[in-house]
Amino acid sequence: MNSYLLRNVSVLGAAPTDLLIRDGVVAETGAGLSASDATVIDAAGLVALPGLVDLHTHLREPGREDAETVETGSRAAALGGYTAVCAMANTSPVADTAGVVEQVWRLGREAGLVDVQPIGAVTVGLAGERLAELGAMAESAARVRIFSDDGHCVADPRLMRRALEYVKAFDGIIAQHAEEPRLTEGAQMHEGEVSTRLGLTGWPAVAEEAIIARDVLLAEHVGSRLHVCHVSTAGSVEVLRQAKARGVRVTAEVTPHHLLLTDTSAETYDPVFKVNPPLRTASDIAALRAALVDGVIDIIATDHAPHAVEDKECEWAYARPGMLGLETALSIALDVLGPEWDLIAERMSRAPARIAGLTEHGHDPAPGVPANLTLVDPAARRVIEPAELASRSRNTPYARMTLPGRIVATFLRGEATVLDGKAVK
Ligand SMILES: NC(=O)N[C@@H](CC(=O)O)C(=O)O
Repeated sequence: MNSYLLRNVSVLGAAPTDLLIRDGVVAETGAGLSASDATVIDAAGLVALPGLVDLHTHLREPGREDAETVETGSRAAALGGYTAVCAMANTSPVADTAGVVEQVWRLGREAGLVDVQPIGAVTVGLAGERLAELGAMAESAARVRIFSDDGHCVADPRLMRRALEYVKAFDGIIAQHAEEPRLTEGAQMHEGEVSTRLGLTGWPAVAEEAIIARDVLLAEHVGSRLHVCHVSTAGSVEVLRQAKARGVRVTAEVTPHHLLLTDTSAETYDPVFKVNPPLRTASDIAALRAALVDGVIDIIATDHAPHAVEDKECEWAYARPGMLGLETALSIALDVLGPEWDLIAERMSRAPARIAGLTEHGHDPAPGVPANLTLVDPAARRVIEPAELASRSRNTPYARMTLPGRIVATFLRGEATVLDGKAVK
């Protein structure tokens, strides 16, 4: 195994120190360390964070390897500072059996760039009719703990209740894509003043809020763990705030794009801005940012949703929803939150690792912890060039924007996956 000596690194913004990575762990920290066998990295001005953990990544394999593979998505993740990602189940075939989740898990191990933790489908084929083999997926080599039909809502309340009851036995989580389907039929963007002006069918905020309200009551009734995917409205924040105050076991995520972009992006008719749930309004963004700071929203998750060119560069109504996220998430967090390193570490690493039960991840770099960490240059600014992204797809909404921060290096169990801002393999 390789050893690395980081010279003058700032751990979460603290005074510079040296940090030695050896045998897969952080071996030592302190001033003036020496290690003749180690590769020395001048980390002056760089900040070390626990490796980021993404609870919501679409890797597209099996089935749409033209849009992303486990390997290309893993590389994009490592370049974004991630050491673990949870892979959503809406692949083809759907990850609704032990066989498919084990395949994804094995592909992640082979790529060896981040830990890939598969999420299992809640219902067979994401069809919302029958529960998938949740127990078999939990007992498989992939040890699935989070189940989600993401891309689709588990709309049937009886099925949702049974899913929550089922996973309680092994402290599993149901991660809900909150979208009341009858309220979003034909929807193209956020329902509001802009959709009216553009003549596009609206996706009302209440379609999300109504499902979250129902699900927190179901989770409370059953005593199970609920996670709410990509929260996008101020009203959802209020429902979550009340549920958490009552002690409901609910956690919630917000995406980088819902913290930054508004429905006015649709005025360009550029489908790169089409996403589910849709981009909302400036007042929603303000509520989401405040909830991220006060903890009503637990984590930032990317909802990295790669799509092939033909699925995005077409008429708005025919384009698939979704945008890339892994390679830009930390920059957006820095832009939105500022250099609040402890908050960033909590929302992008420790809390998602805790929720997903990824015990090797989410530890602040300190002697004895697994060396899953990332090095950020907070002073760097970079222009996002879609062609330069490691993802196999190009659908970033930040094309040609200048964003703060750059990932200089990422380490997975002590081995570099990224060095000098480039993927090692
Ligand atoms: N978030 C998205 O806009 N797209 C997701 C699934 C989904 O949530 O619709 C995808 O898989 O592409």
